Amino acid sequence: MSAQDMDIVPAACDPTDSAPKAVPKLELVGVDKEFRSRRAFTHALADINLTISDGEFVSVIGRSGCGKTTLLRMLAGLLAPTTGQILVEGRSLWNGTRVDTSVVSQLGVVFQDANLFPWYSVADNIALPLKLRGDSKTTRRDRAHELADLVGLTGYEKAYPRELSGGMRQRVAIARALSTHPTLLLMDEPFGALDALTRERMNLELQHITHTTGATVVFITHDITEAVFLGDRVIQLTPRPGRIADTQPIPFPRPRHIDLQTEPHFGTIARHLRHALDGQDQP
Ligand SMILES: Nc1ncnc2c1ncn2[C@@H]1O[C@H](COP(=O)(O)OP(=O)(O)OP(=O)(O)O)[C@@H](O)[C@H]1O
Repeated sequence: MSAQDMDIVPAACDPTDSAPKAVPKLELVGVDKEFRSRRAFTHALADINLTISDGEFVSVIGRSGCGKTTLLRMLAGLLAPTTGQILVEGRSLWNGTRVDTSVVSQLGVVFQDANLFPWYSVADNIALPLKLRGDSKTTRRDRAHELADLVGLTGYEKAYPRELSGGMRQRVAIARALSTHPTLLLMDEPFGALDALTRERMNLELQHITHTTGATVVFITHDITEAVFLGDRVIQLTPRPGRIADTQPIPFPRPRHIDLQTEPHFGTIARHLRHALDGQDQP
């Protein structure tokens, strides 16, 4: 049966049915997040249960304010869940409000803003995490060159962020996130500020990078086309408090060419997800 012949898996499908017996790369069990202050209470996320296999690329979509960034910040060790467990290869990321730094060291994080240091060159920005952990100058230089090559920035190692385009700056941010050989890459709207053509190109680059590194990816985006093009699965969150509303497997083989986006089956899946999001408007 070709990918074209396969039906869209209905919203109620259980992604864990076919999960391998090995310890999952990432597991969220009953994760809940509340923000409380004297003036306000916000229930951001409710009962998130999710199992992600090694090497899987999971896109997360949902309405503005549904808790996507909160989810990513919890996975990145920046924000403690109120209740529930986050396990990376079976090891708990959080112990109450304390994060296990040895688990965090397996993670690479990329945000919408590249957050580069303007006074550091491309190579120095890429190698900054290695400098912070005390790696030698030679190790840093070699790794920076290797990663500049991987993200298509060979020849720009000595350039400064002000001399780069937005897409190039995001490539540096991705390279920096990969510098410590993370096995889990967390990305929050990394291409959200880029123009459509650059974004398309970055989608192809990211596919190449994840294929080369074998990293598992959690990718947050507002863009349904991007979510489907990149993902092995698309997770859709409900409006606040964010819960998992729909899990959509994406059946297309890799490597995926950009022309895939114009194929009818791709359009059908993207439309299904868009209608599901639109349906959230209804009372
Ligand atoms: N530190 C915080 N303190 C209090 N409330 C917060 C905090 N961080 C997020 N929130 C609230 O939690 C909810 C979810 O926010 P979050 O930024 O995770 O949503 P999002 O889905 O990423 O939104 P967007 O798509 O617009 O970026 C929002 O109501 C937000 O106001």
